[in-house]
Amino acid sequence: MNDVAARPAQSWKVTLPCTRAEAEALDGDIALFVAMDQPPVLMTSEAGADDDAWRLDAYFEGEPDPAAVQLLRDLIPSAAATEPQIEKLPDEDWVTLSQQGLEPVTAGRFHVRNRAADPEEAGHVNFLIEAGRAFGTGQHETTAGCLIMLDRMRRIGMRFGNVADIGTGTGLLAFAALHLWPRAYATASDIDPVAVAISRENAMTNGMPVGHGIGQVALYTAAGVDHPAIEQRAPYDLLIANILAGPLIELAPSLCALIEDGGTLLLAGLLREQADEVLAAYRAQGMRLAERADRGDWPTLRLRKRPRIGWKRPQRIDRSARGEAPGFGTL
Ligand SMILES: C[S@@+](CC[C@H](N)C(=O)[O-])C[C@H]1O[C@@H](n2cnc3c(N)ncnc32)[C@H](O)[C@@H]1O
Repeated sequence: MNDVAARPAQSWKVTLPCTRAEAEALDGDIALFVAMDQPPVLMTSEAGADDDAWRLDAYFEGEPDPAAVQLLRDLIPSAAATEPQIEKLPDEDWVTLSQQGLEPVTAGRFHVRNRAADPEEAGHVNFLIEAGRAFGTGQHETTAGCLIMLDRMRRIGMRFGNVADIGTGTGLLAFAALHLWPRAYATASDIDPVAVAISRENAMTNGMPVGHGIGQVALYTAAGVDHPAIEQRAPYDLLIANILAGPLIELAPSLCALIEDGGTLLLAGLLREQADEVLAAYRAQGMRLAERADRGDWPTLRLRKRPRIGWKRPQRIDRSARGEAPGFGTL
């Protein structure tokens, strides 16, 4: 997936041609690099008119280890015979890159700017998400699609008290949900520890309290929902997951298990042609499609968990009033 706003701070770049399918699969492969001392930041982008003309740029801090370059090559079978292009980047490139092409985005009631120098937009909820090494600065259709859907859900009167954002990237969607439902608990997680660190910084920049209580966002590093605190904080009445079709299908049983009966699931990161397959995986878990909105090639899906017969909407428990709020594990 292409995140035009990412600004890696690394000084070496390894470039390989790839296909669109390989580019999309790469997002889920980031875990392969997490064990490295200095994992690269992977960015993919379209490189031509042909649907299969894509490009992978991997940014390394310091000269890349040959084993890491080989790992990249193994991930891109279509470029098996191509020598990767390896170049050292002057630091000033990043300064330039960080200051160009990052136009503020308005999505629903939200206005997201990536440079502090840009003005806020009156009448909107303003966020400052500086371009960094995490996905989710607002420009991508999936992020904007989720922001618009969240806004719509609030406008039609939906209410939530316990929200999870799995694959949070910069944290933006969790922050937006807390703005819309300020009395909610919010849990945000990402498989990438760098993204979690960046979402913590973004929370501070945007005045979003980090913590375990009402109106606060608790941040965790986790693959999917594989973290004891994420399970303890369930069931969620709203779960958001903007990841990619492959991981979304794989995660369907574990994500749906943490959604309360009658609860809502917002999915993005899938392409139009992947929607049927993703929906089938979630229908098999008792979810039904309530709304779909496409932005370009990228659908946003709102699903609802079928309530059991005789189900009644639960009374919300105010855990903080019971003195339990800080008990959800470490931040
Ligand atoms: C497309 S970005 C979405 C970021 C942000 N939520 C947004 O809407 O802009 C997908 C995020 O999911 C994370 N991710 C990928 N696979 C994951 C997994 N299995 N579990 C948790 N996070 C994952 C990536 O690190 C990335 O930050």
